[in-house]
Amino acid sequence: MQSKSEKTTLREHVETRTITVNFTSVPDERNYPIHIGNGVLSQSDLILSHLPKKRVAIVTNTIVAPLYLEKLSAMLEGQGVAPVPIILPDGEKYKNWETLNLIFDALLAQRCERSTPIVALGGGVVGDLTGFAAATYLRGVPFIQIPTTLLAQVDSSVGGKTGINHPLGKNMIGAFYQPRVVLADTATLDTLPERELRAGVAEIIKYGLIRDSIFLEWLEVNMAKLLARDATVLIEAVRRSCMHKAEIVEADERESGVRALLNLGHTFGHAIENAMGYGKWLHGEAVAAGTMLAAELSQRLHMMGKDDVERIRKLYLRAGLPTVAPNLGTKKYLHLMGLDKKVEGGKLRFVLLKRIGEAVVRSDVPAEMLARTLVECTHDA
Ligand SMILES: NC(=O)c1ccc[n+]([C@@H]2O[C@H](COP(=O)([O-])OP(=O)(O)OC[C@H]3O[C@@H](n4cnc5c(N)ncnc54)[C@H](O)[C@@H]3O)[C@@H](O)[C@H]2O)c1
Ligand SMILES: O=C(O)C(=O)C[C@@H](O)[C@H](O)[C@H](O)COP(=O)(O)O
Ligand SMILES: [Zn+2]
Repeated sequence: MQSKSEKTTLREHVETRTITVNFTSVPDERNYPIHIGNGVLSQSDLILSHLPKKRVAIVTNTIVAPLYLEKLSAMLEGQGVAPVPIILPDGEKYKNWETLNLIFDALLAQRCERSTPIVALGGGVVGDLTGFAAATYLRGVPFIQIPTTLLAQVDSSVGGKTGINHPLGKNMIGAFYQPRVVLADTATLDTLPERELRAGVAEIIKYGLIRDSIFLEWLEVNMAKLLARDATVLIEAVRRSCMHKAEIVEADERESGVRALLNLGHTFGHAIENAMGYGKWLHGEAVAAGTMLAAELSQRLHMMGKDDVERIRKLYLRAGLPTVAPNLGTKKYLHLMGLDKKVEGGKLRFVLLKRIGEAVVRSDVPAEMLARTLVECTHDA
């Protein structure tokens, strides 16, 4: 399936899929390309056309730096661009104010200017932190995403949600700030730990569940190849995910409507991540277990049949993802979910499934049904 404004090109022998996020129908600096392919990181023109200046800050972390920083820096230096590396500690527990300040400290110490672009080289944590730094440093500097995890390639690098966690809740402080370009080199996934790959699959499954039942069937057929990192299957999974994300973000950049569907499983998932301690459950794992709770609720509300709930569970199990959320206690779940950004007038709003391939937002889940589901469909933490 190739729709939207999408191109396949052969550049320096690398087959590249390019999807464009179009906020306007005329060429505009807010519209941006997502280049996907095995080896796109070596395509200097893809990044240099967005780097008119002579210096670029590269934010990465202690795990990704030894893997890809030198390669990126050498490529830039070869084209006369001086890299300014900023290396952060690794992990979800560092997605906070203190780490954000490390970025500002380095940008200021290095005299980075308003025109100095900032590149995020890493997973979703580096991307979210760097995007927020780019949105706020000198009131906004150009920002480039080079996602190196599956989750970041299929989700977090696209759409401009940036931010940090607060001890009381996930992603509580942030900004909508779009990148100028996204470069998703699927070759970087070769070094990704197995558990992180599986966590990324959770966000891919999400697109199938909320808007593309054919994609879900495709995932059922191709799951083994995806987990085996088959190059063609990986590229197709990233391409199709980015196509969905781009379409949704174009329609509703600031989440006043349809974008909320991308939050399937997240109301529960964010509560799990927070309660268990940031980083103990990976984001994708919490989303998978949270989506099972959303599916159970959908079934109890007679929106979806039991067979579909089990079909979803089976796919997560095949992906090696958790399907049962921890029992935090109903009180704690309700307290943590009360901080969800979808809450309106103090009322919880859940993304639920009408069927596989169609999601809706519901604010009328009866309190007793929610409480019962949180007890019956969780296990001891
Ligand atoms: N902004 C958004 O729209 C959005 C969407 C989804 C998730 N998120 C956020 O993204 C974060 C999760 O992102 P993630 O799953 O990428 O986690 P992550 O950024 O923590 O990366 C996972 C691990 O893989 C390492 N790593 C990264 N690239 C690697 C590579 N190529 N080889 C080996 N190791 C590598 C990282 O250093 C880290 O240890 C969460 O904070 C979540 O809230 C944001
Ligand atoms: O892009 C979006 O919109 C999403 O909701 C994507 C989610 O996968 C992602 O985890 C996002 O960061 C959650 O946002 P939040 O607003 O619920 O914090
Ligand atoms: Zn997510």
